[in-house]
Parts: sequence; structure tokens; C-alpha cells
Amino acid sequence: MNQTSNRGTEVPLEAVQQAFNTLRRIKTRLAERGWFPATSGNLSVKVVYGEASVIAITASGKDKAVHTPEDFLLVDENGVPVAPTELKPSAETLVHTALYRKFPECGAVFHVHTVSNNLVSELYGDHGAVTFTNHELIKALGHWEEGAGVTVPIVPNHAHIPTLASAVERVAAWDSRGVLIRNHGIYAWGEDAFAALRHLEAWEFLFEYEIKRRLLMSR
Ligand SMILES: CSC[C@@H](O)[C@@H](O)C(=O)COP(=O)(O)O
Ligand SMILES: [Zn+2]
Repeated sequence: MNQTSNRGTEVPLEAVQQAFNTLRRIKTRLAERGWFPATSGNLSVKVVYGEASVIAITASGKDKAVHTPEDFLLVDENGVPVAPTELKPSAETLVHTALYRKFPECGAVFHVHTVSNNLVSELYGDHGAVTFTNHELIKALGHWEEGAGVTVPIVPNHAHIPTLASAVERVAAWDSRGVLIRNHGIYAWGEDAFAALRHLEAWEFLFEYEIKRRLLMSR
């Protein structure tokens, strides 16, 4: 399947094109930030039609800074392509499907590897989580109260993706909007692509701030 075809599925073509356009727009923006080094990262959005839904997700192993007609495909809730295709869904599709399963209100899941998120995951990994307070950008993560804090859980990395997906699913809390995987990257989500992008950017701001703050303090 390519970006203009939903051959063999009942998913409305317009909904598929809209989802793929959204993924392309987000992919471009995150690639401009340099958040997809060495083909890393993956993106998905839920495509709802009537009572049913499928997941539009990035194909595996692609250079996410480059656009081709074969960047995205549709998978079902188990991560299986919904129509015959040469494309392989992201190797980490099961992490996406685990998050959609845990949070029925979830509409988008974005994953990036950055130096900042890797460093924070390593610095705080033994604690299993890291909490940020006293940042205006915490509001972007949905916490508007005076003195609000926000905590992102941290799980060990696993090469075995079903194990990794279970670990992420176990600790994920809707209000944290993200889970860090140690020395790997972050999974961030939201009710739609706009929210998931806001959450991802807020987390990455906080991670970069924390690393720079530590560097300044150590001088
Ligand atoms: C080779 S880079 C990292 C990958 O192993 C993986 O962690 C990743 O984020 C991208 O995998 P992909 O299968 O392209 O979605
Ligand atoms: Zn990854």
C-alpha cells in the first residue's frame, strides 16, 4: 500500500489520506529538529471510521528525513498490516498498539531518540521516573495547577519488542503523556496528533533544560 491507496481495505480513502498527510507533516517537523537520527523513531495516528479504527504508522527502517510514496501503512490493533503490502510496519509497532489498547482515548503516538532524552533516561533510570516542577511548559502537558509537577516513568530497554511493549504499557499513565525507555528514547501520546506533538515537544524541552542545567551547575 502506498500513500494514495487503501486497496483491499474498507477504510475510507479520504481518512487514510488525511492520516498519512498528518504523519508526513509531523515527520517533516521532527526531522527538521534532528529527532530521527540514523533511521530511528516512529509515528502513528489512529484512523477512526464509523465504529471501527485502524492505525496509520511509519514503515520500518526508513530515513524519516526523506519523503517517499512508501513511508506509511495501515495496521490493525495487533500490529498486522490490514492489506497486502511490501512495507514492513515499524519494528516497534507493538509499543504503539499497547498504548492504543491501554488508552482508548489515544489518537496519536510519537517516538523519537534524542541525546537529551537518552541522557535523562540514563541519569534517572535507576529511580524509575523523573519529576519536573516549576516550569511554565508543564501546562503544555495538561497540568495547570499552581506548583504542578509532572512525572515521566522510565523503563529498561529490551531488544525483544513484546517485552518492551509490556514494560511501557505497565507504567504508562495517561496524565504523564509519555514514557522514557532507558538509553533508547521517548514514547509520547495524546488525544490527537496536535496534542501528542505538544506533549513530545514539552518533554523534550524539559529534558534539554535538565541536561543544560546540570552542565552549568557542574562548572
Ligand atoms: C535503527 S535505529 C532504532 C530502531 O531500532 C528503533 O528503535 C526505532 O526507533 C526505529 O525503528 P523502525 O522500525 O524504523 O520504526
Ligand atoms: Zn526506537
